[in-house]
Amino acid sequence: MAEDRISFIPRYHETPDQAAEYLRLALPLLSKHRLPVNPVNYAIGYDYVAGNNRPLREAIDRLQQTRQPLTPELCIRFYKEYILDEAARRFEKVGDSLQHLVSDTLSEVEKTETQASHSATTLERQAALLQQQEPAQIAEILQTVIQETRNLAAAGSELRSNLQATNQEIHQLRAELEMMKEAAFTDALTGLLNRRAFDMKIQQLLADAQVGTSFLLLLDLDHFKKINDRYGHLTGDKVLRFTAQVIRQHLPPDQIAARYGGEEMAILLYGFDRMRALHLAEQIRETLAKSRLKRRDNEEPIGQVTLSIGLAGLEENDTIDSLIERADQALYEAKRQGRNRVIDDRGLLRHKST
Ligand SMILES: Nc1nc2c(ncn2[C@@H]2O[C@H](COP(=O)(O)OP(=O)(O)OP(=O)(O)O)[C@@H](O)[C@H]2O)c(=O)[nH]1
Repeated sequence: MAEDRISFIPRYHETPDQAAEYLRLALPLLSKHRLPVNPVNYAIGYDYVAGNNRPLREAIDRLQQTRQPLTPELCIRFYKEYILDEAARRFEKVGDSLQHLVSDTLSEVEKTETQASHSATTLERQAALLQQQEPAQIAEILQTVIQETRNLAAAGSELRSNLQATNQEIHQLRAELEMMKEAAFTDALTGLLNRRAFDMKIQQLLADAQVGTSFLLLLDLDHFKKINDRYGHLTGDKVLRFTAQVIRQHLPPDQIAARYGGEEMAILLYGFDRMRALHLAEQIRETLAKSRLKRRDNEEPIGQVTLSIGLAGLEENDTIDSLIERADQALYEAKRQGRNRVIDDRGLLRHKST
């Protein structure tokens, strides 16, 4: 599988009609430059005609002005620079905003400190005067003292309301950061963790090495190519989403499921014993095999959809590669023995029952 290099998913908010209009406009642009309509080139054409990606639009306009062709290589470069990296820049902007907020808050606090020290000096001076004055002038001095105290109170309440506003902004920025973090680690199609997150989690699994109680399951849809070929890619996507839902439905809290590759998913289990891990795999396999899915477009039933599952238990001295290798071998064995079954790395077999 190609390395998962997308840190953030580009966001589109167009209505279906708008998107259809951009499609109509983007295709002539691609054909003018003799570009094949693949996802990367289409994303470039789409963003160009939608007009809301200014740097990309300017880069393409510059090319057109100098009559240079928009080549597939340039499209890949622009895609990375103006679409993918733009998402990463959004992330940086959030960091910058936070920094501004903190420095604005600090200068508010400094302003109030200056006001407080000015007030303290004034009050001290008035206190000294009080000792020397006649009773008649005392009222006047007290007025000054009262005014200064009011100034101080006003500065305090201004600081408080500014800090409240800052606090709200920080909350909002934190929520945005959380959303971005989630998007960076989530597979957009299935909602499971993506490969990047899986790679981190499996490293943790090994670091916390719980031999005998940690397991890796690799789950691969059977004959998925046929489903795509017969019912179309969108129905294939629906099957992937449904499979992820079945996995989530059976997965106890705190256990990890990820989309490992195209039609392959992975589960990491902590604190399990082998029989329980096998039982879980079997439940997932059986639920999917018993489900009756329908086509996405006309609700016509699809034939039985099944999964093969390979399970490996963490062993002493395992590396990530050796653990994956054993789960992969078990998966291969499940496919070899006829699919729709669970095989583990000790050869325990749960036979297909549906
Ligand atoms: N719809 C859809 N299909 C995908 C996606 N990712 C990978 N695929 C398809 O998954 C299929 C995998 O096919 P193969 O690796 O030949 O395996 P298979 O047909 O499932 O056969 P076995 O694994 O041997 O049972 C290919 O047709 C891919 O195009 C995706 O995100 N959506």
